[in-house]
Amino acid sequence: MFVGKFPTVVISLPSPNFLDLRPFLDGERATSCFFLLEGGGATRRRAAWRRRGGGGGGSEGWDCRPNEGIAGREGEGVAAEVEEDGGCWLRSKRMEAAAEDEEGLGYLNSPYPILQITSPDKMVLIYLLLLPISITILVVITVSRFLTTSAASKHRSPTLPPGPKPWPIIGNLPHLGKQAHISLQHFSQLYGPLISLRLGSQLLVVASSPAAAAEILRTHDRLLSARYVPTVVPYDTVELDRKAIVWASSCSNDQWKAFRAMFRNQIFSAKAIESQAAVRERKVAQMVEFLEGKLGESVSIGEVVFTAIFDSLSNLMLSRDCIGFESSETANRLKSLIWRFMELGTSPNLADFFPVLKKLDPQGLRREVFRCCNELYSVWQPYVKQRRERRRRDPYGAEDFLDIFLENGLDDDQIDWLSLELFSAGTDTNTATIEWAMTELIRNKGAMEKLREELKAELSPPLVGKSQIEESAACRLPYLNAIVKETLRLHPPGPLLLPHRAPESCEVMGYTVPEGAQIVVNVWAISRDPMVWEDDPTSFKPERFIGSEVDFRGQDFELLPFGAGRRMCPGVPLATRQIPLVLAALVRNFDWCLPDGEDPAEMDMSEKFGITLQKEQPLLLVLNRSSF
Ligand code: HEM
Repeated sequence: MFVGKFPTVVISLPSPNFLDLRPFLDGERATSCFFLLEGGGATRRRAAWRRRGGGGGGSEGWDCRPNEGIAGREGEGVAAEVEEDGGCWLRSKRMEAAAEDEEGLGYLNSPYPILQITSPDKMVLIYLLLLPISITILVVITVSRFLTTSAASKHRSPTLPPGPKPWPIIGNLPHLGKQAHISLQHFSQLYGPLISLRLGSQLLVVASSPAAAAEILRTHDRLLSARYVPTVVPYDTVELDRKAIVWASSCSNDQWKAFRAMFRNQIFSAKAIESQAAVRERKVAQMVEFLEGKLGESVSIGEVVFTAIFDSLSNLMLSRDCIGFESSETANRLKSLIWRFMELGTSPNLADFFPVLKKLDPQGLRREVFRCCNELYSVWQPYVKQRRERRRRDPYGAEDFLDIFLENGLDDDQIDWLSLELFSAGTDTNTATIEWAMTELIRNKGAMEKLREELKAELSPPLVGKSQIEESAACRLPYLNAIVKETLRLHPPGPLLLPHRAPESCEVMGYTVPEGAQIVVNVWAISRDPMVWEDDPTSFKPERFIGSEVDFRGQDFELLPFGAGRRMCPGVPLATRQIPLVLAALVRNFDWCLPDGEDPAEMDMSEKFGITLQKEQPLLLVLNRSSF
């Protein structure tokens, strides 16, 4: 719908009448918005807000023009106020006496059921996104209109989980914003623990409470653990079901089951994990040695840790380093390829929202991923070839993952893709967790001190250039483990897990989840829900896990950084060894502080939403020799 020259989003106002505008206003381009209140006859523009401080200086926030506040019928005095963070209270004078909040304002139950919000700048964003393929869109629009008519009529079905009203054609795409996990949290606060949105012609179902997560990942696990495969993955499902574990489209295929068994029994069995410890300890010792040469300098924690984690994995897989701490042209090329690969995997792709565009690959993302894959395969293909020949001449037991792959009869194609999946699943996740943990420790001096005390009391003193920390000792330390849990609670690397799919229609919490729907669990929202975590859920408090039974191994649905059920992360045994080891080495061997006397309380904690939730501003820290 258009009002004047601006397109309008129409939102049904639920009760209670606190409407969070952040999903609509958080785009940097949104500079103003208008409200219209419909009721008692005519629709009238009533309120305007402008972003403060846009362009130069000034504090960010939203200014309400009071005289234009929403007023219903003359004399009724319905008003609205937008808070700094985009929350909006509707106030009805009629109701003021009935409900008072802490600030003395009562805002419940506006008599007007429909609120319309316009955000013209958001539309500019959408048009910009659509511009490069506008011609294609025009051609396909008729087709997609036809296709979405049926999706839209399905959406109106009363049995679908509730959710914000979709726009024609593009559905709820503009509602997601850059931080989908946060927008979805707001919608779940408005519509309930199981919601649905339409992204183009695709239906997305989101679970946002422990009960809803348990329904998806436990009660309906057999059916709903099928994988929704994004278009950017450059193989069709038949091929993926032959060579993928992460992106295998279904759990009922024998190859996926064989891969899971190989992980459980050979790659990450308790015995295998124990026998791999020396490889990881050696890599961490090299990291400490590298950092010794940087005393007094500022280093990017994420970059150093990424190298340590990647090369630990490449040693476990191929018995060799792939990157190395000292930069070289090959290492830099490899790093940038991996980062590009991850970036492409998370770029919004129109072909996901309008599958009719799949073959066209309008943004060229799938083609670029394919090129990236081939370049990455070429890094390990020579080693695979050599190893095959060596094993043919002289069969021997398994010394690394590659030997296990070959023992299990995997062909070159399977090894290529599986290795790529392992590198991408196991590197970014562990790295992001350690970077967030260090960020929280810098901000929370008390927690850092407690950890240092624990390390001092429980581990032998450090030697220069030697990590000297035993993995088995580090992963038994209670406070260090509480820090890891608390970090994964507040900053789960997979905020929405990986997307699941309904291979057939099924009923969840009394609603219909139709065949083909994409299903995600908003573990980020669950981890911060005050109904679930009563003690100050957004604060970093590792103590909440001391003496607590709550764990992240898929039994406690309030803490699900690794998921649960059939698709639960098989890398848990590795992650729960490696993260404490690296953290212990960083904290015990060095004193850390922010560069240029920056105040930790002022640190930018923004997140960058993607398959893994990264810190938007990389953590830079200055290191000094440890004072203990
Ligand atoms: C902090 C570290 C990690 C976190 C938070 C994490 C989290 C996750 C999540 C949320 C999923 C998807 C679950 C679902 O679909 O419901 C997943 C899947 C997976 N992860 Fe991890 N992961 C981590 C480390 C690792 C490591 C170290 C590896 C191996 C090297 C690994 C290998 C995998 C694989 C292969 C899958 C796909 C499983 C399947 O689809 O059957 N992960 N992980």
